Amino acid sequence: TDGFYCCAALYRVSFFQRNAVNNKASLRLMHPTAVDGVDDMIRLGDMDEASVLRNLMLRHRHGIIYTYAGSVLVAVNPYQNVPIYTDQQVRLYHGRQLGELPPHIFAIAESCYYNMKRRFKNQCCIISGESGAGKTESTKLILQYLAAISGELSKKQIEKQILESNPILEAFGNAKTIRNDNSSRFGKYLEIFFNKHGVIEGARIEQYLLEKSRVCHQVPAPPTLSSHSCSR
Ligand SMILES: Nc1ncnc2c1ncn2[C@@H]1O[C@H](COP(=O)(O)OP(=O)(O)OP(=O)(O)O)[C@@H](O)[C@H]1O
Repeated sequence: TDGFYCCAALYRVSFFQRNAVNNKASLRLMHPTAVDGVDDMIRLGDMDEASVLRNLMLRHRHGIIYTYAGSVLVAVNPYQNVPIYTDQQVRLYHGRQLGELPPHIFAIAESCYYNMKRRFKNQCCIISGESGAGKTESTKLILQYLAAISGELSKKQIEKQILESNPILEAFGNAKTIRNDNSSRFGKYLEIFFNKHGVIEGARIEQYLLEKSRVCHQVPAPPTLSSHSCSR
């Protein structure tokens, strides 16, 4: 969140400097939607960087970490446990359309699941962000959701095995960096296979895109003897 506030502040300084020099009259009032905040940024009256950042900041201040931009979900890492991933929440979002309820990662997972079952077409979720943004956690939350709704119909409990494979993979593939205590050191392409009834039948994880900057090495003076640190 420090980075987030910093971005907003920097934008404001450059905006005022540029306008002070060029044209004072071009300053205008903020659109009311940007003042109060909206849960879908498509509805922002001013669709510019300042309004988007302000909207995310306002919501984050109220403890709301998710915001839509159309069918895209923007997540601001809360860096603390938030009580919004319970079984009750899974049941709440199950069977509901995107936008019916407040923005949530479960709504995205539900939308994929629904489209796959209804249209018999493969679905893909792209999760993107800088190191420490919360990509791995978001992936696990989508898995948690799919496992929970598939688990209701499943007899084999494969979804449980998929969830339980995570800590093992992280034990080998994650390391502490300056930006993230549990940073993934390799990209994962995770495929989940469902049968025609929407029950998980299996999964495949492929490692890809091993960036050189993510290759791990011990920094010269690690902060603690027990920690395994990486440069990025
Ligand atoms: N939804 C969330 N709720 C609570 N904490 C979260 C959430 N998302 C992320 N975090 C916190 O942020 C940390 C970093 O998140 P995560 O490991 O998912 O980042 P990442 O984007 O995968 O980073 P990297 O690219 O370095 O692997 C987590 O260990 C967790 O403490």
